[in-house]
Order: sequence, then structure tokens, then C-alpha cells
Amino acid sequence: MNMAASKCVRLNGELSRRFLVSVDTVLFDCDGVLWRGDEAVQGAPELVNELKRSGKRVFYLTNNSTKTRAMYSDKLGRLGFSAEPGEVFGTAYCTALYLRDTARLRGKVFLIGGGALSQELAAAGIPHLGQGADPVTGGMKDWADLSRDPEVRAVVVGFDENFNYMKLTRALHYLQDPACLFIATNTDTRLPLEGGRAIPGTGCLVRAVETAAHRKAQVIENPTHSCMTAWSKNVVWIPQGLSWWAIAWTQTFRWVLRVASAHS
Ligand SMILES: O=P(O)(O)OC[C@H](O)CO
Ligand SMILES: [Mg+2]
Repeated sequence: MNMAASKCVRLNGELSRRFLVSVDTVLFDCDGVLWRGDEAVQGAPELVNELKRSGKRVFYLTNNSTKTRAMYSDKLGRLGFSAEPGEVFGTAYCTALYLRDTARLRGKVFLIGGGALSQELAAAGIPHLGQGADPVTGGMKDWADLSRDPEVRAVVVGFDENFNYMKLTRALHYLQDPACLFIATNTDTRLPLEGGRAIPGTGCLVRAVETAAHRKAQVIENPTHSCMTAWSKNVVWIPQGLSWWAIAWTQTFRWVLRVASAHS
């Protein structure tokens, strides 16, 4: 049974008003909800800005690891949303926080990911390698003996347009050490773009590394505990009577229900 469907009620008229009055804070999913690619969903900026004007707190939670908080704040502003970097919780930021504050990583990250993940890791003081292109050279014997950095203690997989067989092989070598952490930013299968188009999502890369490494990744995305911890540690809670509302797909909604119950 789809839990979100069993909990969802169509809001109209008086029900909408009563529901909005009961809500202090609104959490928004981004890709496919507030925008598709670089096109805001019609009416979304007006809705969000009106919620803020009426005194609601708004946060933007996205599994997308291709932007830092600052980059998302710029995109939100460009698309007409009122937003501060501190209101944005993307998985590039949450992954860096998780490694620093929860995993307390001592060592380097082998990164399969883009510039935003690299910037957030650097901002959190986490040394890392592997970002950018990694051209295929040599043959099978060379790939089996690729050099490894002895200080690597975690493999992180996020959205990486430079993903290839060399990176997959390097990740396999590092992950043969059971003590090496295996972290994925998210497992979405597709990234929704303008006009209903889509491109392969980070989940495609994560599953490839999981298959090669014979290990499951620990995933940071909403609605996991890792992301909630990163978020709740950075948000001043107003306990009691707090209610939550996520305009998002069902997975985030389940997470919000968990957050709400944890703080009601
Ligand atoms: O829907 P979001 O904002 O969590 O983003 C999901 C990503 O686009 C999936 O790759
Ligand atoms: Mg989405």
C-alpha cells in the first residue's frame, strides 16, 4: 500500500485554509516539483514567496548533488524564488556534513562526483581526489593494478558526467577494504528536465559501483536519517505544535511524517 496515498487528502477551499493555518514550516523538493531543469513550474515561485510572506518557514531539500548551497540559492533567485543559502539542503552539502560530523572521517575521499560535491567537501575540510575526467588507458592487467592512495577511507558517489570504467575500477579497488566507507548522495534513477525530458540519474552510477564492489552504499538522500540529521542540526527547532508540510514526491512525504512525529 502506498503510505503517502493513504495519508494524502485533496486540499480545497476551507480544508486548505485550515491546513495552512496549522503549518509552520514547508519543505520543498526541487527537481520536478519547483522546476524542471532551468524552468520554474508555473506558479511555484509565487506560491513559495506568498508562503514566506505569510510567515511560514520554507526549506528546499534536494537529492540533486550537482550544486552547492550557494549555487542553489543563486538558481532559486534566478527563477524567482526568495531563498537564502541556509534554507537549502542538497545532498552535496549533506554528504559533506555527514562525513565531517557523523562519520567523523579521518582520511581522504575517493570522489565520483562533480565540482559542487568537491566544493562542499573542501568547505567541510575533507581532503578528496578523483574529480574530473579519468581517461581510459592501458589494458586489463593495468586496470587490475591501478595505483591507490593509501589515505583513502571513503568512496563517495554523486552525479558525475565524467563517470567511466576507470572510475568504476578505482572505486572497486578502494571498496575491497571493508573499512572503507561507501557513501552515495542519492539513488534517483533519472534527473527530470524541461519538457518532460530526462537524463540518467545518480542511481545509475551508484548501482554500477554497488555491483562491482559487491557492497550496498549508505545513501544520504531524503528521506534518510543522515539527511535529516544534517538538516535538523542546522535548523532552530520550534518544538510543540510544529507541523510539517512537504510538497514533494511520496518518499520525502514519508520522511516528513517521520520528522513531524519525531518532533510533535
Ligand atoms: O527531486 P530532487 O530535488 O530531490 O532531485 C532529484 C534529482 O534530480 C535526481 O537526480
Ligand atoms: Mg524531485
